[in-house]
Amino acid sequence: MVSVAEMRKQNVIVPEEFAITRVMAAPSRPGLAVSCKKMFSQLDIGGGGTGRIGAWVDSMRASSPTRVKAVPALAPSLTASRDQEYDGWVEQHPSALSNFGDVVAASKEKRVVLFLDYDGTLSPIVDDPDRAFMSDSMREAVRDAARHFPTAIVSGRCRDKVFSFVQLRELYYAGSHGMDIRGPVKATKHTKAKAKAVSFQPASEFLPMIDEVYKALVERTKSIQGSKVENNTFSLSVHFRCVEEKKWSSLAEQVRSVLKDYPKLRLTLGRKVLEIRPSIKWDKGKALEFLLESLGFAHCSNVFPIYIGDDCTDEDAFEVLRDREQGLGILVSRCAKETNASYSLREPAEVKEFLRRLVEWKKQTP
Ligand SMILES: O=P(O)(O)OC[C@H]1O[C@H](O[C@H]2O[C@H](CO)[C@@H](O)[C@H](O)[C@H]2O)[C@H](O)[C@@H](O)[C@@H]1O
Repeated sequence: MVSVAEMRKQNVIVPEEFAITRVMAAPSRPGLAVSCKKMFSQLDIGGGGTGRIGAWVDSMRASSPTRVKAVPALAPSLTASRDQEYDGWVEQHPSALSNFGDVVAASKEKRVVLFLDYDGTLSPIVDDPDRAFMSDSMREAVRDAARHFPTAIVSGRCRDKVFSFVQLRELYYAGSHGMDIRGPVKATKHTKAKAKAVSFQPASEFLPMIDEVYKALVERTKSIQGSKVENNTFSLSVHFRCVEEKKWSSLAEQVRSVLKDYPKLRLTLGRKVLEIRPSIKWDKGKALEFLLESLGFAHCSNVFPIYIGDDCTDEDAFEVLRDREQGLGILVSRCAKETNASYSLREPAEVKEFLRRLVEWKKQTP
């Protein structure tokens, strides 16, 4: 098999996820893919020096290899090996579409509740985070789903921003990785009258700190072309998707120089993004539990939560479902990944199809 380093040398496009697979395979589980385990996705802020920055850049590279120009002659072997690996992985994490009958059989006579991540799940990943729009057809699919099932969007984004993309008032929203939760503005027959009153912000004391760090990061990174700091209210994202790889260590150094003075913040890696958030015990998994409780399903055995997401931060929610032995997690991925999810879908288009089928099934099974 041609190595990623070899492909880079030869100017082959290294599909983002395939390249991660190769880099992460050794320290993770031999033969298996991208890992979202904390040892890889969480970066150590303490101390300093070139060693630490080198480790950060290694992690950034491992989770986000740079694409380079394609040499078609090499692409077939790359595709074949990736397909082989994916096929093996799908046996462990079956497609929720191909196995739709199993999914609905598992939920029989239970109340389905939907939890949907945004970026990479409802909208495709794009270079500019401000232009990650959701298609009208996806919006329609989510709207239809919400007519039949209580539905929540759970995102790393600021709640207002993700709402501006989704534009559906009948949903629950959990922004800033679950640290900013609000019930639907528009009631549906599936949301209780008191849903409007649902509101929870477990990290509000961190607001001034996050704002201060946002300003410092904008100032310190402004000379690094392509970088972008996004203020997600209770968390921050430092994007490096459009930063040249040779500048990643400068970016990492600037971020570290700001964060070293803020021991109450933690830093994790997402899809070509450094995510900064308060070190509190709250994540998308806790948000899922909070929302289930708000919906009146805290100790119910007849509820069937379905969580669909694509990123490391969604693993916390998959883990909660796995530990509760309730419902199911669906990972959106085109490649093999180490995950707590039990099912998979390849891309947002399949998520849309899954939601449509769920609605059709519900209409036929009152
Ligand atoms: O929890 P999510 O809804 O998946 O949000 C996670 C982060 O998503 C966004 O960044 C990612 O998508 C961008 C648009 O496609 C892409 O340019 C970027 O490289 C990705 O990391 C968002 O901008 C972040 O703030 C979220 O934390």
